[in-house]
Amino acid sequence: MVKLKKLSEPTPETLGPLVMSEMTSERPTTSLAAPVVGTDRSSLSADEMRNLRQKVSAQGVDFFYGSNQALHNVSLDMPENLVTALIGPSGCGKSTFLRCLNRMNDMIDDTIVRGDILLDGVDIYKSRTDVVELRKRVGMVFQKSNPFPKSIYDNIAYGPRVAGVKQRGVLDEIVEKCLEQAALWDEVKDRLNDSALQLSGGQQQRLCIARALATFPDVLLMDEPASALDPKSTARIEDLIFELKNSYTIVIVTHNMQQAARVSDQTAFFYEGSLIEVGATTELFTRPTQQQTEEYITGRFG
Ligand SMILES: Nc1ncnc2c1ncn2[C@@H]1O[C@H](COP(=O)(O)OP(=O)(O)OP(=O)(O)O)[C@@H](O)[C@H]1O
Repeated sequence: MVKLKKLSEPTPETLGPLVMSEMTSERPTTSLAAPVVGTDRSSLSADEMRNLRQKVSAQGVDFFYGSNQALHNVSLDMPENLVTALIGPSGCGKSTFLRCLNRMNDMIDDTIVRGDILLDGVDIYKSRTDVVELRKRVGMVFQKSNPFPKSIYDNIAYGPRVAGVKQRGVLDEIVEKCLEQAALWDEVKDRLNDSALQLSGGQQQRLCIARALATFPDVLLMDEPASALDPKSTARIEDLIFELKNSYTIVIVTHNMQQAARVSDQTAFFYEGSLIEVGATTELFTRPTQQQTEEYITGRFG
């Protein structure tokens, strides 16, 4: 069983004055057991992060829905085995950018992407890219959990089966490992043949994370994975992200700045389709360099 770390309550000192303003405001918080910002590695400075291996690197990315340009010249490196949070007001292009990272936007008609997105140094928009393979390596978890109307077991086994795994023993092992990694095994191990739709919302979301893990991705993209969940389930997902980054590179879109502060190592602030500022999460939330970032994280707009 994957052991979840016991995390201590944040203090104004650990979260910094800007996040503190949110902590003390009327806005609801979403987590019961809020982890302190960062881990050993997330105390890295932006300079130190730049020296890490960059798992994904976006370089000069423009994106158009028809004639509407949703991303303007976005360049962002996402270091391996760290969590990058994308924040910014509604409509600023966070989800569009996230979906560029595994070419999910290809499914939308009349779109154009320009620039380079490198995964392990290879441009994923090169014509020879196998998009199905790419999406196995760069898995995605959506805002609303979307389990298949199948058993818990079959949800997890689906990807491996499509990839040709047939032996029951191997599938059993994958199902157990992925459910353990998603911190769900103990809750479902005696009911693997029950429908996934019988699980609670929070359990369904962890099932979807487990399903994404079953294709052995390197990168996990999460689009507001906890926004539809109650505070307790949100806390579990946040704990899980904290654990998963030991093995995966994670990019998460969130509207919740406390959540970004709790789970991420690096934060990127988007505004009107442009990347305004990126930095180590602790630095960006305490010492933003751009006025728009400061205004956003102090709640003056958005
Ligand atoms: N499928 C689509 N077709 C056309 N335009 C789209 C589509 N999806 C997003 N857009 C537009 O692209 C821009 C960026 O949207 P996007 O969803 O990426 O922003 P966001 O920051 O993720 O917003 P939110 O926080 O509200 O989810 C918006 O102007 C939006 O209307």
